[in-house]
Amino acid sequence: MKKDTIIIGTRSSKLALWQAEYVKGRLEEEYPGLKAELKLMTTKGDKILDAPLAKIGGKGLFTKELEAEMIDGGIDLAVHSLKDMPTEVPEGLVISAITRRLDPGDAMVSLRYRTFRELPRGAVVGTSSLRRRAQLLHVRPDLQIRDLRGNVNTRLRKLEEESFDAIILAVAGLRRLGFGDRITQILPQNMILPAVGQGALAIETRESDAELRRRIAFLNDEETVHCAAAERAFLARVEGGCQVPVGVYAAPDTAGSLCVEAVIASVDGMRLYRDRLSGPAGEAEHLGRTLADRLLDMGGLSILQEIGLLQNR
Ligand SMILES: NCc1[nH]cc(CCC(=O)O)c1CC(=O)O
Repeated sequence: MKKDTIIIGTRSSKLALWQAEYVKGRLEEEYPGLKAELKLMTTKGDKILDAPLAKIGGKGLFTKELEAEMIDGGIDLAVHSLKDMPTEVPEGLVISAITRRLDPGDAMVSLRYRTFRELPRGAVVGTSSLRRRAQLLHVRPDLQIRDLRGNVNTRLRKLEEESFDAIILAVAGLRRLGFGDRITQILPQNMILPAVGQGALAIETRESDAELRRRIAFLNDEETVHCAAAERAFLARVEGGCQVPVGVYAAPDTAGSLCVEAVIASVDGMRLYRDRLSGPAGEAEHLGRTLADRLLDMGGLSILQEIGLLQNR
């Protein structure tokens, strides 16, 4: 029996709403007669706005409440930024589709300077992400990195109000919200690697909902699915979430091959281990795991252990 109304759970930030509306639009276009309704929800990550994410800790800050509601039957699917999803999905739920990723990278937005290189000594740069902090400090230890929480709109407002010299945000979020013209510079990948899954959307459903899973399969982008598999396998191995400074980016290189690049860094950027690995796309997860092991061996493991000790104090 086919249900003709699908309830989509989403957070209520402008970016989350854009993403949920996007999925709703594609579903209704694909299945005329089908209706999708949005159910707006609040997660722990939306409520705690004064503390840096890395200090709140815990996994699934932006996903847990939606997942509980889906298990209860209050929503049929949830739309998430893939990068907000922990590597382990709760029992009974599954990522049923991953959409095409267009913009994996990070951008600098500044009202005063035209490029990252142009930032003067001691410039104040806003980001709450340890991954961004560590990689930027590695190349520019003189920078003062200050916390910058809140959704994309809030962060752009704070750029002006709190006189940051520059702030760093995901390109994808800025473009989706129509702020592409605010981007001062897309930061080069050889300087900063993105978060796992950055730029892709994940659509989560109940594992048992075979009919719905079949219906949304068309949203999958095969290339992005492979890249995400490699990146998430990497993350699962280093067990980090957004609490530790790790970055990883997989992309197709030559025919049939996938190139995975990753980094593990200390929070102050002093130590940074980065490497890359290529292989068949069909072995995406193996590539991600192998690269993780290599970086852990190079010195990444001791960094993660130190951070773990600090967090448990
Ligand atoms: N951390 C919040 C978050 N989660 C997903 C995105 C951007 C969109 C995406 O990566 O798909 C953002 C904003 C940002 O990091 O600037």
